[in-house]
Amino acid sequence: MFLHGTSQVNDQGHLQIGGCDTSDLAEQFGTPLYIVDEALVRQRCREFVNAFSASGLKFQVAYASKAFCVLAMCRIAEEEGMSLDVVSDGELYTAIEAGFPVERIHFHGNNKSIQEMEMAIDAKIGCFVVDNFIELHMLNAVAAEKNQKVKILLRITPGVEAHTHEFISTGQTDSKFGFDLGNGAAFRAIDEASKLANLEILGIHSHIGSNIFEVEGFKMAVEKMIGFATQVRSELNVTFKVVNLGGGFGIRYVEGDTPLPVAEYVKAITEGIIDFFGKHDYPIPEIWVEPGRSIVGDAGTTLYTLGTSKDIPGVRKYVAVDGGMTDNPRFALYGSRYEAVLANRAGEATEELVSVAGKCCESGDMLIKDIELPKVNQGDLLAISCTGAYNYAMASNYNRIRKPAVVFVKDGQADLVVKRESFDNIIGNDVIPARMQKQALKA
Ligand SMILES: Cc1ncc(COP(=O)(O)O)c(C=O)c1O
Ligand SMILES: N[C@@H](CCCC[NH3+])C(=O)O
Repeated sequence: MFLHGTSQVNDQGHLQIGGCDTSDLAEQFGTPLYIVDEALVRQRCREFVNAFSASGLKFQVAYASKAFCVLAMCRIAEEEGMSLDVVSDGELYTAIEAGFPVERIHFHGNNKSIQEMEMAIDAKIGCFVVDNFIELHMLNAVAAEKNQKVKILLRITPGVEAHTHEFISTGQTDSKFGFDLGNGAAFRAIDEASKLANLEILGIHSHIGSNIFEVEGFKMAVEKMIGFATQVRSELNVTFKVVNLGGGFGIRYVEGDTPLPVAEYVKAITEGIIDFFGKHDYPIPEIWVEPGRSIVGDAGTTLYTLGTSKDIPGVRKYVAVDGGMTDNPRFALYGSRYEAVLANRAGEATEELVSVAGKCCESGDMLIKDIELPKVNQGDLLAISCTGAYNYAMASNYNRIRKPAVVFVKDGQADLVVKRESFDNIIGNDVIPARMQKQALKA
């Protein structure tokens, strides 16, 4: 397994992350366990902030909290000078409870409710990213009722096809998100928004997809956004102060993945902007981005205990872990690939080809198809790397499995940031109607 960040194999042949022996972590916190390499998260934040600082442009790097949204992560984002992208009242609530500076919160989503709008306006967040015409008018009405002027970006669908999995591609015309550039909806949206008294247009937003390994898509999006900005200025007399290019920067999950260094993604974006706006009489807007996966993805490792196995001669050997699609649904959803190592025998040579299954009642509940490991034993620890983004965030309670705990590790210290769910959490919201209560037996 590729060793990300502070991961290394220690003298006992155990995988160690953030100076903590994973065997000790398993003993202390149990498995499955999400382990987050805090130093690597902070390093990724800094790579973005430093790359933008070097460009000389005004910028905001908004951590896309959907990737992994818990109180402690919001604290790190704040400490590292990031802004925050939230998509629901739950993410907004988490950010507020973490004490995240509200003026740096951006509210996304293609179906925000009135209650969510009210909550965000009352909290005085920085801006909304408006997704469609219904929302545009709803937001104006809610803001008017509260006698507020609300800052907005308009999400534009630029018609750029990102090279990534179909389910996480969002820049193409056939998308549920945003105002389409090609059919004139984006132009009409700016026109309408500019006439709404309780909205202030800051600028435009685009997000072409997720886990992208090249810069061409971003460059094309920049080009389209700039072309649109100039058209809007000349025809509608609206000048954008902000251009937000979303997230989507890829990471290395498995050998063969070829993400670019953060600085190269940023350079592709900022160079295009500087080049164009420098040549035209247009005040250079602030550039915002929204990385999620590239901030937390490779900093996460999930630690499991191996249980049963099933060898089907000539077909496949299944080894089952004490978690599965409930803590990581990405194989089931996208066929995502992962690397893994036996954490308690990380120095040993590989000996057998196995497939890692979860414990859910579902054939598709797999984590890895075909991986070489040492001869596995029941009770061994399996560490799957690169599970920091969209794992805990998309975890479920299917089969009433409790969600694992999350620990942050750094400099030999492990801090619990999310407790393992309890049985009380599992039945906590259940109600037995009075008519179903057990009757006392009649004498
Ligand atoms: C609008 C928006 N911004 C940011 C992100 C974060 O993307 P990623 O985690 O790929 O950086 C997403 C998710 O793809 C998104 O939809
Ligand atoms: N959940 C997806 C990414 C979605 C990005 C959000 N727009 C994944 O795990 O890859």
